[in-house]
Amino acid sequence: MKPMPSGYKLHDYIIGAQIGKGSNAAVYEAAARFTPKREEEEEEEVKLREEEEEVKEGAPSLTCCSFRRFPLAIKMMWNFGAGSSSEAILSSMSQELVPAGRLALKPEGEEPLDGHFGFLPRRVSAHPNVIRVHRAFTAEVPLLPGAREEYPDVLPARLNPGGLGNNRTLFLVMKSYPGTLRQFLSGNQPSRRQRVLMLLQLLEGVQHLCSEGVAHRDLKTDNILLELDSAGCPRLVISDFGCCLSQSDCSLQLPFNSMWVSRGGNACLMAPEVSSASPGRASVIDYRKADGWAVGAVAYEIFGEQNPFYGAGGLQSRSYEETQLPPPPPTAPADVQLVIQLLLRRSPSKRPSARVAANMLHLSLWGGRALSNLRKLSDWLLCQSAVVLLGGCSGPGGVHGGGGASEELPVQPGSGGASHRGGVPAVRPGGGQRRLIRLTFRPNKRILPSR
Ligand SMILES: Nc1ncnc2c1ncn2[C@@H]1O[C@H](COP(=O)(O)OP(=O)(O)OP(=O)(O)O)[C@@H](O)[C@H]1O
Repeated sequence: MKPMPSGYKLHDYIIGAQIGKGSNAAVYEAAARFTPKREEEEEEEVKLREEEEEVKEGAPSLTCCSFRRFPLAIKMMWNFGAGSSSEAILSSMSQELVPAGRLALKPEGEEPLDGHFGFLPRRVSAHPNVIRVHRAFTAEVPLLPGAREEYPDVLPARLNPGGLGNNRTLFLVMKSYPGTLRQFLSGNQPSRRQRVLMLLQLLEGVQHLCSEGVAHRDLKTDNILLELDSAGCPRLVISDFGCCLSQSDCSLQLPFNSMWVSRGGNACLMAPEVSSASPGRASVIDYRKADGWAVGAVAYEIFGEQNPFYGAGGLQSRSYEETQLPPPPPTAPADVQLVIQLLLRRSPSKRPSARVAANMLHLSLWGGRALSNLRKLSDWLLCQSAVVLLGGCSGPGGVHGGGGASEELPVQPGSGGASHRGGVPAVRPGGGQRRLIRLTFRPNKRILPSR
């Protein structure tokens, strides 16, 4: 019999060291207490101890032991004003649940456990470049490592008499990633191709959100998590949905009728149509291309340059002229430079959507030779279309065989990441974790799926 999903209580987890902190939450490494025992556990333990020794001697690598021992991350929100009832917490923090999976909240109809929510916010489906929240629940704020030293003011009076926090808060359980994009870029020199792939994955993530009526509104290198795949290629996920806009009508048009309406997070990376909007009775902010603009700015960082919108002398998104932009990063291929310039167009009508920008990068990466010949190009496009069509025709999981992203907790190290589901895979076909049916390409003949 299939075991009942679990992990809806704080007690279900072993919590380790703090791995991150923002202005709204602290994030800790975690492991599920209900992790099934594995036969090779002994061997694994020995290996982990060896790796720990290595880590003590140098900086931890992006695949180091901690991520195996603690495959999960728990984000504990700081709760100041929301009150302590689950409903109140949810209504003030519901955006954090936008990337929550189907089983993230306690299933309806069962006896309510600690932190059951009656109301579910609109959520996005799984995508390889978007974080997945596997469990979400409310619980009493515990005293976690470093709490009194690092965030005493947000603790409840029960734990710190001078603290201003509420007694209960929201906890989100995710897969643990070895680091953020910012950390990765500061300590590594990825190849040119890897940089293009990172940009492409970001655009794929943004396109997915946009197609499901969500604007992230706080894209920055701290909110992009990263791991390396088995071939050493970076895989990115967009995380931290605390500032996102998620509308039931998917229009991404926000009535901006008061200065109290939030425009989103990081002001430096707000698209011009957002930062320059003035509140008024008929004022509406269109977010459909806003995240794409932020990706254009972050692209400078991905290619090793200073973000033109950061720092004392940085450009202001509300007022810059396109001619003031620094030249696109010289290390980027010419067609990628063009994509970056187009993404930073002031006018959304002249800016490509994330879909179009991503397609331009796909063509640049994998259609290079085909582009020199129109006939070859149409064959290549046909081949790509067939991949997508087969993906759509063969039921859940499509050509990847085996359903969409797992909604189970990734209790085993390395498991539980989002998988491809529909659309064009974010990384090169065949480069992902799942096996794809390869298409044998025969120019001007037929396209035969083969194993
Ligand atoms: N799943 C995860 N795996 C590993 N580290 C994580 C994970 N989620 C978050 N972190 C780390 O914790 C930090 C803070 O997380 P997050 O950005 O979600 O918090 P926040 O308080 O909402 O941030 P902000 O200040 O942007 O509002 C991240 O920058 C990252 O370093």
